[in-house]
Amino acid sequence: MTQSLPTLDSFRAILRDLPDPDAAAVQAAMARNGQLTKPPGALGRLEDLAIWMAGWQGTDRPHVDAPQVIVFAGNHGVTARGVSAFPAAVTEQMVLNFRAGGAAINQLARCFGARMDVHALSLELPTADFTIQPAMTEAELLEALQTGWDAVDPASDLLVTGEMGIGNTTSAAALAHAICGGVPADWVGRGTGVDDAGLALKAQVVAEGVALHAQARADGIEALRCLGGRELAAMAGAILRARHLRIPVLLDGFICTAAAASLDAAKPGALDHCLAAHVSAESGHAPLLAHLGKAPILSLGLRLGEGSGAALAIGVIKGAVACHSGMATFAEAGVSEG
Ligand SMILES: O=C(O)c1ccc[n+]([C@@H]2O[C@H](COP(=O)([O-])O)[C@@H](O)[C@H]2O)c1
Ligand SMILES: Cc1cc2nc[nH]c2cc1C
Repeated sequence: MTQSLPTLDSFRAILRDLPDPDAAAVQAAMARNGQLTKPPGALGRLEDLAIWMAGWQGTDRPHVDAPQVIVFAGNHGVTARGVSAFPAAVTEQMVLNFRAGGAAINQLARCFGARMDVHALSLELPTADFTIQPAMTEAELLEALQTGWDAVDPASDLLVTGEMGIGNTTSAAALAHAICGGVPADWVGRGTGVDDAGLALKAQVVAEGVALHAQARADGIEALRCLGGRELAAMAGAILRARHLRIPVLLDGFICTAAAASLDAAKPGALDHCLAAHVSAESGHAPLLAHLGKAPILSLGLRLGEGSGAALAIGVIKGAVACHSGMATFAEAGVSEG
């Protein structure tokens, strides 16, 4: 049975009391890593990734047998300002495509053996335009956080949170600006492909929204409510649930990372169980990852969302744990150590 989040305070209380990785498992995995049949360090970052997985899974033989991809979809009132190259109707159309198996994420999840779930969050009820009022009420935020919380399969051993939401790069840029500072131009990008005028409009919209909700800058959860969206809140709920269950998480692109950053802002260290799967071509993503102190695993110029970059990185993590958990030691293989 999943825990219910009756109030935002209960969500904040969970955020204050987070489990840490298993230090003994990290030590054991480091010792094992030093005995495997390879020159020390020859598997590069794969070695660090496997040891990191060992800590969160509490074993010196980490595994990826049951990865889960969850795609959350939401609609955004701020699309009325003309901030996307595509109409808002595409959010629901893509949800149908996800359910029919026709999107990129369907192919990638299948490629890497992941279960995939799709949650559409009140698509008929877009969030409010955040340049006029908070995007969500407290009740709406809570409902979206709970959807994300409940969506995580406790039996999964690696989680990808992805999203679909026309207009959500503007919402994510506003959230990133509120949390990290700088100027709007640092955080807005071309999203689905807006031109220069569209980019300038996005910066203006972000400036208006962050000025209107200036009080939210001091509180990541309030920033998520005022500037985020339902799919961003659901990703935050899922990421926190994964931490509660000590399931490692692969963060996807700019929108996913902005949602995650709201947890980090509310509780530094809240994303210790998360890896940056890739750096998106959306221009705000690299500085946002730098703010979080996370080095991306992949850099492929993706700017799709849906969890696509993170799904690809499942393959890298699978490779890392396969080597770590399956290789012979020097003693077992009778190979001379240097
Ligand atoms: O993941 C990313 O970094 C990313 C970068 C640009 C666009 N997207 C996707 O494109 C949509 C948002 O773009 P836009 O232009 O409507 O704000 C949304 O469905 C995202 O999944 C995603
Ligand atoms: C077609 C399309 C697919 C997407 N997938 C994620 N965001 C998207 C935005 C568009 C426009």
